[in-house]
Amino acid sequence: MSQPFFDPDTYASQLAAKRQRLVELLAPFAAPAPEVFESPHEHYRLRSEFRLWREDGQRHYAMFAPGDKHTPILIDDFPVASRRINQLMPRLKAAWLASEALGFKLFQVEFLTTLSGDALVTLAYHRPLDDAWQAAARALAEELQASIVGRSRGQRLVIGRDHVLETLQVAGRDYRYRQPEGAFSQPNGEVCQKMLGWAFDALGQRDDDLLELYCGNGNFTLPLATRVRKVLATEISKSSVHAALANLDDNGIDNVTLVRLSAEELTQALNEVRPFRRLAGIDLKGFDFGTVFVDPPRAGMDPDTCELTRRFPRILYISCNPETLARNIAQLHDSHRISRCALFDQFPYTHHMEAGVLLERR
Ligand SMILES: C[S@@+](CC[C@H](N)C(=O)[O-])C[C@H]1O[C@@H](n2cnc3c(N)ncnc32)[C@H](O)[C@@H]1O
Repeated sequence: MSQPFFDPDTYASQLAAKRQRLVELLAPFAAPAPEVFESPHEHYRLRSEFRLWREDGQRHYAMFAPGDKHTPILIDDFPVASRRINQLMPRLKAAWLASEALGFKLFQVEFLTTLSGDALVTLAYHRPLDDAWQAAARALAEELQASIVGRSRGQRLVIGRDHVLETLQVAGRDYRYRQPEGAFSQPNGEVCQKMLGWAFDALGQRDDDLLELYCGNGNFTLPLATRVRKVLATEISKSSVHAALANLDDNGIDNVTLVRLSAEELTQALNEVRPFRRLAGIDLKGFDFGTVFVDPPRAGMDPDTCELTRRFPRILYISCNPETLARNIAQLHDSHRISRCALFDQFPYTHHMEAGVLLERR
């Protein structure tokens, strides 16, 4: 079955093309040559989402090419996804084919797995979930050794945990993470580990403080906190903030103040435009920020947040969209120069790329 997403023979050339594209995008800013971090060539995606598509009287896993919602690509196995996802796929399909309670009006399936072998399956339905579903889902969770989340309009039932457990190693230390269902987590675990190592190294050992925006579940926060005196970390998503607080606690990291604030709100708070109840009891003036670390969504930093980062001597920036990265660097270029730059092949065989830059005040 043809899958447009995957061709290991092209791995080296697709990576070389991305490197070239990044070099060209950053050339106006006199960037140094990028450090390049490869992905495993297959089984690198820790999460996958499939629609179900009926054909020959059966429902199959299906995906769609971007921009075409009408021509499904039916999937039997999915070599870009983790081995655990590939093991779960046929067993889950057998279960929904065999069980009316599980299969009735099921229209979407998501898998979330970890390098450490944990798994969570989200089943989405066009009908309310009842006791029969719960009993069948409990048996299935036991059989698959995975958590199951059932979703329907206004309903979310959790069998097992509502998150997966991951362990990532940075500079010889293991960090344990919970990654909640439905919230952001890095899709390529091996490359994520390389990004953490690069950011840890680029930050260096500091005797001042770190400001972090877009901290998610604390993915970078945990290792970076061990490099500085203290951290102020912010994030917009409630479930990510809850996970990050638990992750800090689980790893015994106690020098981080975490606040649920959007980047825009934090900018207003630091510029003293307006007070925030969520910042009550936090002495913003007590921080001596030497570095700001940002890992924004694809849209990059808005102009005001970007302007805020300018006031710090060092800006460590991880980006999943080189176009918005270049736009933000263009704004900062007169005050900061790029001293390090990296390409992380988080999304092999796609045009997406992840990059890192360290900007230092001129
Ligand atoms: C690319 S993810 C990075 C998360 C984290 N650094 C990691 O490695 O998992 C971007 C994060 O920004 C958060 N986010 C999106 N828009 C935001 C905003 N306007 N202000 C603050 N955080 C935002 C998302 O919830 C998400 O957790």
